[in-house]
Amino acid sequence: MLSINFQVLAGSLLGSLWLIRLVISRVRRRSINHLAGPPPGSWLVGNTAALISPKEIGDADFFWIKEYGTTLHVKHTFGEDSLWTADPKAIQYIFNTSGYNYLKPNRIGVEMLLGRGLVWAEGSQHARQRKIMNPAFSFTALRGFLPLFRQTAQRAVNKLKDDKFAGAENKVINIMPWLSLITLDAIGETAFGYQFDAVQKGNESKLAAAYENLMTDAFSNRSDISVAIEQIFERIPVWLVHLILRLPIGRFKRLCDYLRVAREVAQDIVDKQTALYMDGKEGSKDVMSILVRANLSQDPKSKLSAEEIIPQMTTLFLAGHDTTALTSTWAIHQLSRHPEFQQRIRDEIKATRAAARDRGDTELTVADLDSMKCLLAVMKETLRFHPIVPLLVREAARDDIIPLSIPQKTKTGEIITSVPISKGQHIELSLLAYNRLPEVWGPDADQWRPERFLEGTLAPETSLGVFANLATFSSGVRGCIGWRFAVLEMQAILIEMLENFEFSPPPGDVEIILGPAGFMTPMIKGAKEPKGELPVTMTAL
Ligand code: HEM
Repeated sequence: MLSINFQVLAGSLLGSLWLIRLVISRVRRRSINHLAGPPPGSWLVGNTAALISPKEIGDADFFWIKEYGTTLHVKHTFGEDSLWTADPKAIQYIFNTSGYNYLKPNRIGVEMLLGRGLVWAEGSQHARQRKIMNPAFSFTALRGFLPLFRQTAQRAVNKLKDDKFAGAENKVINIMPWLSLITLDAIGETAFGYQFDAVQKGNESKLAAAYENLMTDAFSNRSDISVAIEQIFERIPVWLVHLILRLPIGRFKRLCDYLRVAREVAQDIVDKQTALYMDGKEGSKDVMSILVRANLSQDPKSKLSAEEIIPQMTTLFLAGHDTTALTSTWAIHQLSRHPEFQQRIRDEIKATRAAARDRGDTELTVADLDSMKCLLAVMKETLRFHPIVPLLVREAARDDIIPLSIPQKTKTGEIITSVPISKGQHIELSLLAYNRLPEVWGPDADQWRPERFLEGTLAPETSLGVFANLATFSSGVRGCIGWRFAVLEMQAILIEMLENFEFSPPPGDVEIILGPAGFMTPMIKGAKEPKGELPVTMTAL
């Protein structure tokens, strides 16, 4: 009884302290109320639900840009003011110029999904982890992965032909799970030296089975209460959150069960790799082996601890697997609706293969892949149009003034070119809206048109992003460490797919929407159950 009373007392005290802190911080804050923005929505979730769980990703972003501008005042949960922006200079300032001055406020969500790895770490801890991980993502390291990407994609092509076509000329196939199996095998071997054998055996492995439909189960159809609860987690002590997460509640349980399996598999891989290393057989070129070796040569003070290694693996598994599969799925979706680009890429592959043969090479090199301008333009345009992480959130670690490249009209009609903010200001950066800005990409920014990357007319004033000035991989100290890995893998996959199949839309009136399932996921409009899928008609060539 005493302990229950103590818990109630402690809970009320913590709640009151949190409320007092919230009120004080809001009273002190520089106001952003002068900025235009949508009506505030409910006190509980404000405009957050429109961004986190819309019917279709982009519903809110595209409407807000048209109605109010590129830098707005929106409402976060519990009436909190939030700065929403798609402005190039603002994004560049926050990601590139400001180092670690803009922190990630949603770390509990990241921890639930990925563990305390690189995506989760902050400040000096992040810088240390990133420094150790960088060599594993160097160009030299990645070049060695190309044959593996190619072989994995080839295995999938052969399996598709054997199992699905069985003599038929064409078939309607949901290509999304196939691309996911390819990237699962690829991340297994390249990142961990581990064979999931997913293309051959499907989702039989423990990890693949635990991951199946995770994102849809955990992130589709979220209620306002679920969105609000996640925000409460950010404001209460971490030990309490961990206690709550152990409760067998649907979404939490799904995430916790998955992460438990991912940790077990990661530990198993580390044990096997360590045993190999102890036997003097540590020549493996996978990311984790490179990381372990890099770690061994570090000053003991800056090394990754044993507890830090496992979360890097659970992070790489998730960050490096479905991200690439989904982007490749979107590329095939767009190509199925643009047959002229399929043909141009096939011609390009043929010419590049002929040139490689002439010089005596049997396979294409990384330089060959990069010389294929049409393929690259299709990939860039797909990454622009379908940033699978459409929104990133940050919190200012100090008072600051955020510069804007697109001047904004305030509610009183004043034109401003910067926004003063206070420490603690919540900020939402719409990568999706930036990627569709006519000011950056031209008047037809809302259309999928790869020519824009071939015409040589794009000259954005503000340089942003690690690849083609896109916001898709984020940028700066927290930019995607795996962007080159992803680009190379997608090049290899798309080449194999396009050489072997022609893609066209499925029969009937199937409309694909930008589905909200954690990542931007293709879904069929009007489907009874929201699930990621991309049916396409495939003709064997
Ligand atoms: C098309 C594919 C991909 C996209 C669109 C993508 C996108 C992103 C984005 C937007 C971030 C920033 C996240 C944040 O700030 O919270 C990020 C970070 C990260 N990505 Fe990727 N990613 C892709 C592929 C990959 C691959 C293939 C790997 C690894 C093999 C990877 C590993 C990571 C890691 C470890 C981070 C954290 C970096 C840090 O905080 O230092 N990603 N990615």
